[in-house]
Amino acid sequence: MSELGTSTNEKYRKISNDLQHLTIDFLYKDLPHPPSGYLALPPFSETPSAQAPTSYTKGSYVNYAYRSADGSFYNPLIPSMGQAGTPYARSVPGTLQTNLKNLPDPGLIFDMLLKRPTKADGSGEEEDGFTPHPGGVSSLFFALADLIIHSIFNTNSQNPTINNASSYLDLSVLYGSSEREVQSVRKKDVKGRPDGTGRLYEDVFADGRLLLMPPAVCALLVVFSRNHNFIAQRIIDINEWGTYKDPELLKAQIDNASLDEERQNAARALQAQDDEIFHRSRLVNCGFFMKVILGDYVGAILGLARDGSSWRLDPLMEMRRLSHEFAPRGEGNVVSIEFNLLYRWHATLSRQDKQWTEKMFHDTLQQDGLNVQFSQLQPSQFFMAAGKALGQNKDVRTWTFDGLKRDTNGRFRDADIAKILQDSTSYRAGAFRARGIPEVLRVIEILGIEQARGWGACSLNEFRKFIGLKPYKSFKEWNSDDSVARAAEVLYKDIDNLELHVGMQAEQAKVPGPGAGLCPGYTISRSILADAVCLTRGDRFLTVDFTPFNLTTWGFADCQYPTAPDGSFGGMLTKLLFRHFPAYYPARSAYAHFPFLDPVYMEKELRNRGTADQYIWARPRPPVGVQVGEVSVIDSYDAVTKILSAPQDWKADYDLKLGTVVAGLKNPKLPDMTLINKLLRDSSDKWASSFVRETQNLLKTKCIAHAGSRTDVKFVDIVSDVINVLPVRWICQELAGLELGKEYPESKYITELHNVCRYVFLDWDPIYDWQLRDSSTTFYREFIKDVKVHLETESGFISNTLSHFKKPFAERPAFLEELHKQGHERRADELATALFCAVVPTAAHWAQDVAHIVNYYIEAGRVEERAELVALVKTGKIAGRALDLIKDALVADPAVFAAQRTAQRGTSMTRRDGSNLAAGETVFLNIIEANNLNRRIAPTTRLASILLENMDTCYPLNSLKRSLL
Ligand code: HEM
Repeated sequence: MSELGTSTNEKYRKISNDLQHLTIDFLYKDLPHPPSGYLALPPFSETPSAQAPTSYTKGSYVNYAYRSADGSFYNPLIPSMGQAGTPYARSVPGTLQTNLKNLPDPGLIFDMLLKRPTKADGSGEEEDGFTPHPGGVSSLFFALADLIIHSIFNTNSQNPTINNASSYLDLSVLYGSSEREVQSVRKKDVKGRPDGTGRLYEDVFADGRLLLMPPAVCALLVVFSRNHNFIAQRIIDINEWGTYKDPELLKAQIDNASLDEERQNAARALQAQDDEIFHRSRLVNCGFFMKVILGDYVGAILGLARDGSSWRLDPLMEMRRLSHEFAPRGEGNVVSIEFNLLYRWHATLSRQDKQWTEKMFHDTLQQDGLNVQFSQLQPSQFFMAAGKALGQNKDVRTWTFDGLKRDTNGRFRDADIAKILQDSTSYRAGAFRARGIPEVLRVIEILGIEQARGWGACSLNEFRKFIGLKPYKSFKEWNSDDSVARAAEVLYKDIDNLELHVGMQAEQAKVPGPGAGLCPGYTISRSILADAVCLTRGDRFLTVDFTPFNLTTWGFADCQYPTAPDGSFGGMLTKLLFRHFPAYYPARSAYAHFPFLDPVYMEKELRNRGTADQYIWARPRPPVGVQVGEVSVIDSYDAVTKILSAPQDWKADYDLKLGTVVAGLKNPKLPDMTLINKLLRDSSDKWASSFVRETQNLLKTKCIAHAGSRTDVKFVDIVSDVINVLPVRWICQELAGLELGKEYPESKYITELHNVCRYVFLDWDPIYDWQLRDSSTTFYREFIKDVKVHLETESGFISNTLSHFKKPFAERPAFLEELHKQGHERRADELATALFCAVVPTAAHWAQDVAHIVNYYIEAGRVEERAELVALVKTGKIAGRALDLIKDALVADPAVFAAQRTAQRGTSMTRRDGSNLAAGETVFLNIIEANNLNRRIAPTTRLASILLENMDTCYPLNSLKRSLL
């Protein structure tokens, strides 16, 4: 299905889609909806706790869907379905009455069937008894699995029929499962009032159970915690509905109100704003969680990233069955005890996480005065010690893990979190297998076995029948390892007696192959997909309410999979790692692209496929000079000017980027552009008049008349339909002879020019690096293919190269004739590459500059300057005053609003904290801020112009710009 899904043939993709519909419908129907059995009665008599968020003021209610704290009202008609604090569902009635007294002792079961050896004594183990995961899965994968299971399972220790977590992937590990817990993470000001920004406190999360898990689990959760605040900030900044106010203003209104009613209204407005941004941000953040689960996690389960397939199972899609019935979505979910038992993946603990857990258990027990061997530890002793350890500190803002320290704002250091995450990617998880669980978790397994018995869970064979698998006939069929099968037989006598939990965890594991990446036992592997489908498809906030209306337009777009290949084969965690730790996860790092796979394993896989060189496999080195993770921002006018005017000391990476586009990652280099630049300069007068002619042409064809009585008024989208098109036409028609037409319209060129420009000049965000490079390289290849044909045909060589247009070429432009004449000694592809480098990267900047100038002078307050500029341009007097006016506009609103430079040697320039910038350190120059802070300086000498001039010397801001100025 995955191969069909990524085929270029539309027919195959349609077949894949139809098959996917059937599969999802099938998996969704694996479990009854609503569940047919519960461990106890759901509390229908209790009023579910969801309350509508407060409105701003009467009459201006902002209507949006939001997740309740406890998961109530996910199904509005059965509000308690899947609510935290309600009973587990039971999918399979256990009909085989085994007298509990006849069941083997849980400790003995652990020792004979589940315990990981401490030295190699069977197949697959390394010296210390550890069996590495055969599919290369990393420990970080299981950190996410840990977040998933803690989001949906929290068995109440006093009443084990009750699940204290909701049955939804609502990130309750971050936000909490009750209103009290949610309030504990939401940010308040010093007076205890809502923050007004919908933010959480820095780096907090609500579920204390995770503090007893390996540190990567908490570190990964911190990523989602930061992502919430990132989203909230964007939502308030964009202010899509125009309803948000500056929280400080709202607080001042409360403080300054003279009447009680006035104060209450202001307080309500603050609360409502905080609620709305919080809830919308949570929806977006859960959207990310869901995409990471379906993209990275299910992708790893099916081995898709390993196999280089970006096809994904999409259980959320709207679809009809063959009978035309709607396949239901968003109707709610209740997790079952069978899935609780299925997910206890304790065998997968990596070597390093095992050591960490041993130390954590040891310390926790010692704090309680206990010095017991793990093999002797009793459940009651464990509970007592763990309860005390977790109960000590109620304030989530002070929680810490792995000995990390918070700064004065409560934040952990980026370096610390990134280190834990990268360690975890490099740790190979343990294999699923019988006898794979470290002894330190013996007590947990005993609890698990007892728990399953207390729930009256069904047997392994009953569960297999339920999901449509053949029941096992013998122990040997269940696990072909003789010694395991015999031990199980001694303990259970008959295969039908084999308990579900033990049976699933000690079942023979699958081997890696197509569709098999996780490689648990077959029963787990078959059921886990049904669970993923039911959990996501049953959640209305991931399906019917997953809309731009609820998430905001930006938020909805932000949590979508990338539409172009991004090097991660459909993974989304990459985006979060790049976003929150850009200094620690550089572009192309395998640690960012495949965080769930051991890089050593994955490199070998990709070497076999010939694509390994596109990635950086070495573990990222901490960035030079950076103290807390950010790049140093320089925003003083003097410092920015100094840096820009010393390119030998402060290197830009423009050449490297463009060299990569035209010569590849391995050996990026630029061609000799002397001839091209000379020819372009020789014709600069001609270009100026061709731009004027084309502008008039476009205005004539793109303007539409006013539909009413105003016959003197016409409309035109000056940016999209005129300014952006100008460089496209110039490059295609005047210079390169590229066909413009239906199959390759101007709009497509505009996007491609924009992407090249972004990659070469503005590629600061590693999130977009891969896509921009890929798009730029593809465009370059198509560009030179066509230009080369022109140049070669000119020289009498009839090329059989097919261009992407698959149409006859446009007429050969005079420029290429001249290029061929003067450059006949050089190879056609070299000349074509030089032309690409000279005109393509800055074309979008040119258009943006012009758009900014028009935008600046279109404002009502600048009528006089506009008239002056128009008059000067008409007389052809560009130098002097006209140029100053143009620069004024670009100073106020520069297209190149920032730049990055790397110090080539140690400098006397300082960071914000007063320390010196070091050699190799990268700085971010904030042009806009530098100008703002220096209003006294005469506009024309400010940075827009300085940057433009500098770009001319560092890298040609091209003849296009000259043609305008
Ligand atoms: C070092 C790592 C881990 C430790 C220390 C740990 C510890 C625990 C503990 C203390 C319990 C509660 C036992 C009880 O009350 O019956 C538990 C339950 C559980 N564990 Fe683990 N675990 C670890 C890793 C994992 C992983 C990687 C998974 C699977 C992704 C997992 C899945 C579960 C599940 C599903 C439960 C039942 C939860 C419930 O009923 O509330 N655990 N584990």
